[in-house]
Amino acid sequence: MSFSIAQLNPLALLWQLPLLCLSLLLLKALHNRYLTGLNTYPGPPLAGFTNLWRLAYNYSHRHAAPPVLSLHAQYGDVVRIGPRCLSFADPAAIASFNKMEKSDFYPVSAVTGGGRYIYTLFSGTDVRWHDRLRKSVNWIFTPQAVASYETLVDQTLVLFLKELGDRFAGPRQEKVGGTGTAGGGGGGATFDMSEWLAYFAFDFIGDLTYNRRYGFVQEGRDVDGIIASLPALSKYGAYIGQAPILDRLIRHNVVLMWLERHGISLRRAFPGVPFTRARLQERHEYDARDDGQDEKQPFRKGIDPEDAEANHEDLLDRFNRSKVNHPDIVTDSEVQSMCLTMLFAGGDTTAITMSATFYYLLRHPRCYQELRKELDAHWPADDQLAQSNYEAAAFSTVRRIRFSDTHKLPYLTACIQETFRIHAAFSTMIERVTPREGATICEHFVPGGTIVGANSWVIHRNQEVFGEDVDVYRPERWLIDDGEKVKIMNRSLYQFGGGSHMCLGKHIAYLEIYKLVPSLLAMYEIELEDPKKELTMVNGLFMRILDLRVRIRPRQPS
Ligand code: HEM
Repeated sequence: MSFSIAQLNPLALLWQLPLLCLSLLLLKALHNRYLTGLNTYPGPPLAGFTNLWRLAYNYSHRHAAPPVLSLHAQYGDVVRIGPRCLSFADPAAIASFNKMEKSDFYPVSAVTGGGRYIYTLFSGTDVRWHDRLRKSVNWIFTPQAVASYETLVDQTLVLFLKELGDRFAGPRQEKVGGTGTAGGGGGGATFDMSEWLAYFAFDFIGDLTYNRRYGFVQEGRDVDGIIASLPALSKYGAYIGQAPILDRLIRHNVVLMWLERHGISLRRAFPGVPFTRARLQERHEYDARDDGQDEKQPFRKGIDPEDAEANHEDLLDRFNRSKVNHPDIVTDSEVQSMCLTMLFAGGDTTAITMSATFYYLLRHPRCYQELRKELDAHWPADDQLAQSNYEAAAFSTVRRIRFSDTHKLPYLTACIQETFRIHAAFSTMIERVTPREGATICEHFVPGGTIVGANSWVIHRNQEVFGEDVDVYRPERWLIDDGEKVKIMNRSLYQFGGGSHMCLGKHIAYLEIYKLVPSLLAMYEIELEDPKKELTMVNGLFMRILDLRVRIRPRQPS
């Protein structure tokens, strides 16, 4: 039988094309399900066919604890949650992940500028680039370096405590901001503490990075909508990251990116990028200015010009110093990337942890009182009560409560560890990929190219490690005499990730938390507006806390 091109009917082809595509997709789904070497692993039946299943499953459960918790309850320690994706529940698996490379989940979170990816330590997957950059900036994040940032925390903290007092606890009620409501005389106004803790965390990171706060605390609002723009970014990264191929059609769409490279932008830039670029330009101009001095002063002096401690380099100065010392790896592009990382990684995470700390303390009055007892024994409240106004009281409180003392307090530490355990801010699976030859993880062989990982919400609820009451907030579990057990619990905490990608800013987070929590408790009585209300959470990359409405009053003499 002879055949010629002329015999092809274009109309017939047109309706056959979708059929062909559908058949190919079906074949791909069947291949995914049965030919990727993961058939022996249990999991929801649809998960093996397509990554769209885990996208939809996670998204539809975004207002509750990560749904992978119930999958592990149903299917056991290792669950297949995608065609080539396994979730592990055993903390012993973590050590294996630490040696592996990141998955395609990460670049989905990269922001763009001028139609190009701006990779960060978090979103980049080039191992060599990551390792060299991380080594070049590591000195800025060591515990010793971070201890020297305490005066900066102090400055933002004084402002924060004062603003809370003036707006919500004291007689000066006309300046209510955020979602606060003015209270009656003598204080007692309610406000959203999660919102204000975010103002604090982001302002501190701004100050630390650029010697310039964003102005959130001072103005009592999200200036330029920078904070509000972040959840959309992290939601996108978390959910589209489950099926990264979609990213090429959406945010990192080649056509849109090409148009942007040619000056045509059809979408609004993430406001953090222009803000960061403005700060870099400002600093470049400042550094280039010849002010006739032998030694250039830091960009902005501290609040007190006589205070030598406060007059120090900010992170931008330090990133620029890394650029001079490691010109082969740190260029202007890496400096920009590091500044942006501080904003993405350093604000929400710490704010969420502090919100969770207060939520659980306030829901457990016994723990709240126990902590207050420990703090009062070290720093009697009377000193700050003697001050005439909130600013003076905040100044005296923050100056007395030193980081070098707070992180040694056992009950405070137990409360913070318990918060990390029960409400890890990073609430998505930390994904890695097995090497080509495959890997054995907790005695399970996993073929090469498989995404493996664990969600800290699952790891932190392992009953063998943390005890049977893993769903209960109980700081005392960290205060037992069995040192070996506590060591294992500490080793199993996964809130900062692990290995070469372990959170770079964890000492900064500790500094903020160990300063803010005791200082706030020293100055104010805090209570939940509705003590019975459950926590409002929204999951993206981070398990955000919303609408944590509290009432504060100045501490009374004990
Ligand atoms: C309680 C607060 C914080 C938590 C729970 C947290 C959690 C995490 C986690 C889980 C990762 C690893 C993600 C992965 O491997 O997939 C990470 C990475 C990172 N974090 Fe944090 N973080 C916190 C605070 C901060 C702060 C304050 C900063 C900076 C000022 C920061 C900077 C970074 C950076 C740069 C990375 C990427 C590290 C790398 O890949 O080399 N984080 N964080």
